[in-house]
This record gives sequence, structure tokens and C-alpha cells, in this order.
Amino acid sequence: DISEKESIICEVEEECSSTEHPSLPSFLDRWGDFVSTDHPHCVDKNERDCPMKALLNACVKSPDVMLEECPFSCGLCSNYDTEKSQVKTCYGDLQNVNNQGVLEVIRKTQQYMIHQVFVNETYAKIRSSCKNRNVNCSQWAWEGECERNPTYMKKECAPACQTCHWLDIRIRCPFDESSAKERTTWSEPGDLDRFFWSVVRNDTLRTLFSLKVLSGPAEAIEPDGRPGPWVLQLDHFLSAMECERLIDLGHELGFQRSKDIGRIKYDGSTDSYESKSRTSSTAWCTESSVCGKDAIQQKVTQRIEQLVQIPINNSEALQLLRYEENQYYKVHHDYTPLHAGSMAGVRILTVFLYLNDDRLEGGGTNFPSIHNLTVLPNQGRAILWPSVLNDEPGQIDVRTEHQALPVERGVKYAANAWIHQRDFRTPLHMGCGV
Ligand SMILES: O=C(O)CCC(=O)C(=O)O
Ligand SMILES: [Fe+2]
Repeated sequence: DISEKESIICEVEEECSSTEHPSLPSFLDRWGDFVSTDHPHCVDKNERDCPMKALLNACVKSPDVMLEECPFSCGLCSNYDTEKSQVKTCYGDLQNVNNQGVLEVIRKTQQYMIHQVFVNETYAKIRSSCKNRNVNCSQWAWEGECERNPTYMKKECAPACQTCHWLDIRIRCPFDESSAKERTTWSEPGDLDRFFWSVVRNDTLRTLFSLKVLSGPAEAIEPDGRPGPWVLQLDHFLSAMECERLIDLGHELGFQRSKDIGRIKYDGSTDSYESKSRTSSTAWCTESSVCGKDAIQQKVTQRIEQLVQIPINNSEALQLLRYEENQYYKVHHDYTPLHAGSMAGVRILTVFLYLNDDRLEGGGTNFPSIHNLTVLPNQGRAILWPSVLNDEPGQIDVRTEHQALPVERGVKYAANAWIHQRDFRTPLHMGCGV
């Protein structure tokens, strides 16, 4: 009986107290889990409105009313299509069924969804996104894939694995920013300036890479420098051979039309979208790719790590860029507030590398709020600038907004290394990346 089931649920759900439970729809009370489509009770009370309401997601938004009023449209009458061997549910793709065991998984999923996910407050945030996102979810769950391949299954087949809570990034990736302070780079006012001064005062860097302070505090700049946020330039930071290798790796990975960080997705991570403000193409040098494993690429990233004195794990994978003639990236900031409060924290520093040879015209990097500073894309050159303020750790420094000017002639190749406040790579592997 339902009240007994609820008390069992309450034992396992810490946050739930029996008084907070909304009453379950009466037809579920009567018919339990697997109501067949032709059952007399499995009809919509309002045949005209129910389908539309269900389409508008009302079944998961207000389950109490809808599961009672519109059981058929909400898909609770699990329609088992014996001919196609598929079951339709209201939480995701049709499910293939090829044996009794899979049907049992679906039956249990149905129980789980209607007795826990649809009615329990702890699921409110992720209720409408908990879906079987593949027709074989139930089949795989029956085969034991939830345990064998949890990274994929717990998100993509959350109903079948009964892991809807896993879609809640706060549960999947518990994180408390205040306790992460000692793991946070530039967490104190003044840390940022101390870092830049240490680079500027490093004689080896100065001579090896003809280090130039393009912008910075008055005491740090040369006569033609800008008095503004730090922008440092290092020439021949990469050899021509290294640049060519990175370009080749980009082509091996395949350059694709660049995307921007978009909205928050169903699992709490961020989406990307094709942006009009950016017409370049990109290739991500992820750790598991040919590029990530390439020895020359690794040497380059180690050099970046030494330069910035921040563990490479705080850095996103190198992002390789390619701009053809007339392609550009309009004024933007590398800081994105979506990262704030995440495990990795915000981007604090950009190291930007120019890879193309000298036949290129145009394609400089322009900083409109730093007296219109434009850096020319010379092969092997690196520039670095902060995205955050020295005095207010983790807060955006709007002055380092920038743009890639259109390429006038030739093809421009470049690379971004974005460095975060904290470890970026470990959370990414745990499914906690943003
Ligand atoms: O290509 C450039 O000069 C700048 C590119 C850039 O700002 C970016 O990719 O975020
Ligand atoms: Fe940028």
C-alpha cells in the first residue's frame, strides 16, 4: 500500500519527511504501476485539453493534478506496443523491449518515477529533465550498464538507472566555495599583481622571449606602454616547428565552426551555440585526443604552466583557432559568469598563442578599453592578460575585453589557454565540468 511505500522512500531520502509528501494521484493508488492503455481507468478526464497540457510539460510541472486528470496523455498508461516491442513512457524515448527482464526494468522505472521523482520535492529542479535519452536505456540497464558505464548511463538513462538525482549538479558535484579558498589561485587581493610582477622581473623570461609590458601599472611599462590592466607579450615563446605542429594537430582534430558558451543544460553543465559574433573555426586539444597525447603539444603546455605558475590542471584544453579571410571574433570577454561558484571557478587568465607564419595580413587582437591596443599576430608570439581584478579576486575586469580583427589576407592560426581559479580537469572527468 502507498503509505507503506512512502515510508520506505523516506528512510532512504534524508531530506524527506512524511508530512511533506503530496498525496499520490488516486488512480495510481488504485492501479499501482503498470496500467495498460485499454484499462477503463486509464483515460484522460478531459480529452480535449489533456494532450495539449501534456505537450506543454504540465505532467512534470504539476504532477499532482495532471497524473490524476490526464493519465493517458501523461503516458502513465504504459502502452506496450507488442508488435514493435516498444514501450512508450512520459519520460523520454520509446523503450525497446526484447525480453521479460527489460519489461521488468521499465515497470520498476515507472514505479520510481511516479512514486519518487514526480512527487518528491527533492526532485523538483530536475524532474522535467530526467529522461531516458536513448531507446535502449532499459535494455542496457537490464544488462548492467548502469554499474558498468555509470558516467554515461547515470545521466543519459537516468530513469532506467533510477539516478535522476544525479542530474542535479549540486548533488553530483557538491561544492562549497568558501572551503576551497586554499585551492583557489589569486584568492587574495594583490595576488594577481604579485604574479605579473614576478614574470616582469624574471630576467630569464625577459631575455629569452623579449618580454614586453604592453599594458600595466605605470612603474612597469615602457614609454609606449598603456597604463591599464596587465597585458604581457613574449616573442618566440613557441618555435616555428611547434607552431606548425599545433596547426597540423588542429587539422587532424578537424576545425569546426566556433561555438560560444550558451545556456545551462539539463544536467547543469553549459551548452554551446553558433555565434554570429564569431566566424572562426575551432578544434579542442582534449587530453584523450591525438593532440592531447602529442609530445610537442605537451611541451608547449608545460611551458605555459611554468610561465603562469599555476598547475596545468587549472587550465582548459588548448583551443586551436583558425580564421580565413574576413573571419573575425567581435568584442567579448573571456570571463563568463556561468563559471562562478563552480568547482573550477572562473577563468582568471588567458594565454594566447599566434601560430601562423608571416604571410598573414590583419587578424590582430584588439583591446578597445586599453587605449585601443592591438597586438599583431606574429608567429610564436604569446600574450597573456587577466580576466579578473587584482583588488577583487574572482571579479571580472571589464577592461580586458578584446576582439580578433578580421583577417585581410591569408589564414590565421592561434590558440587559447584559459586558466581557472581551481582545478578544471578533475571535475571535468567526474562529469562536473561546466
Ligand atoms: O583571435 C584572437 O586574436 C582572439 C581570439 C579570442 O579572443 C578568443 O578566442 O577568445
Ligand atoms: Fe577571447
